[in-house]
Amino acid sequence: MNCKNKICCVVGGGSIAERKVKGLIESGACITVISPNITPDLQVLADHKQLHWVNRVYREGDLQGAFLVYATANQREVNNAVAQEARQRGILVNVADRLEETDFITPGILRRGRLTISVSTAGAGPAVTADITSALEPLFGSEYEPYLDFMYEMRQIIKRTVSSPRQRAKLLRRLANSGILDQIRRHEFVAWTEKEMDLWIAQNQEE
Ligand SMILES: C[C@@]1(CC(=O)O)C2=NC(=C\c3[nH]c(c(CCC(=O)O)c3CC(=O)O)Cc3[nH]c(c(CC(=O)O)c3CCC(=O)O)/C=C3\N/C(=C\2)[C@@H](CCC(=O)O)[C@]3(C)CC(=O)O)/[C@H]1CCC(=O)O
Ligand SMILES: NC(=O)c1ccc[n+]([C@@H]2O[C@H](COP(=O)([O-])OP(=O)(O)OC[C@H]3O[C@@H](n4cnc5c(N)ncnc54)[C@H](O)[C@@H]3O)[C@@H](O)[C@H]2O)c1
Repeated sequence: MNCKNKICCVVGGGSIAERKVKGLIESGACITVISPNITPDLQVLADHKQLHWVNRVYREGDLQGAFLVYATANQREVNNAVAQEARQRGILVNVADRLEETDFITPGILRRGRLTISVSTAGAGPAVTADITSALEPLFGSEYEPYLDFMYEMRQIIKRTVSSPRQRAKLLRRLANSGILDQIRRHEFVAWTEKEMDLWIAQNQEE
């Protein structure tokens, strides 16, 4: 989901709100927290203008203009009212204390530059989600960041210069199997010049 520059609201300022806000910051959202009190970490983020804190209880109408909302108050009737307003306005809502009323589930996330791996157990076991996300970390290391930057660049050139979809798919498959990732892992990869990129495309197209 692309939350970049979209208004994302969090109702409540406790430990759950803090976790959701930290996830939203990673996604580049514009965050509004509505709560009469917030955790020390959220206060630091508010001081650094990484979120906008509305220092009071939630009121109907607060969700105007929001893309999504997390209802994380510790009172059932408050989360229920937030969910109701969200439904009326067509805003996606995550209800912290009612999985069955939730539009979307917050996954465990592993990021490596352009790579995002999301893990979910559909709410069955958040602790299992956390374990699986941790287990994936060493398998998908920091090498994926330069690797995907390289793949992105090559794909742009291939899309621009190769007109046949079949040829494009063949080239991109071949590129993904050409050992670049291993070269990066062994610190042997030297960034290709544009000329080298063009040459690779020409050579691999002929065959
Ligand atoms: C992935 C992660 C992301 C995040 O929250 O940012 C996440 N929970 C995380 C950790 C975690 N949460 C809990 C424990 C204690 C162990 C346990 O209970 O299992 C641990 C483990 C720990 O702390 O290590 C307790 C808990 N969680 C929920 C409930 C309520 C309920 O089940 O109704 C209760 C019980 C409350 C109670 O009654 O005590 C609900 C949800 N938690 C979700 C996400 C969604 C489902 C994700 C999925 O599909 O698996 C959902 C539905 C909320 C949502 O959609 O937002 C993050 C790991 C980040 C990471 O480290 O990678
Ligand atoms: N989804 C999950 O991952 C998960 C995990 C554990 C617990 N929960 C549930 O999430 C909820 C929040 O948990 P928590 O640990 O963050 O609680 P908490 O007590 O730490 O925080 C609750 C926050 O809600 C605020 N609040 C209360 N009434 C409000 C109102 N009218 N308007 C705005 N804010 C209001 C409080 O001021 C406080 O900041 C609980 O219902 C809990 O059962 C969810």
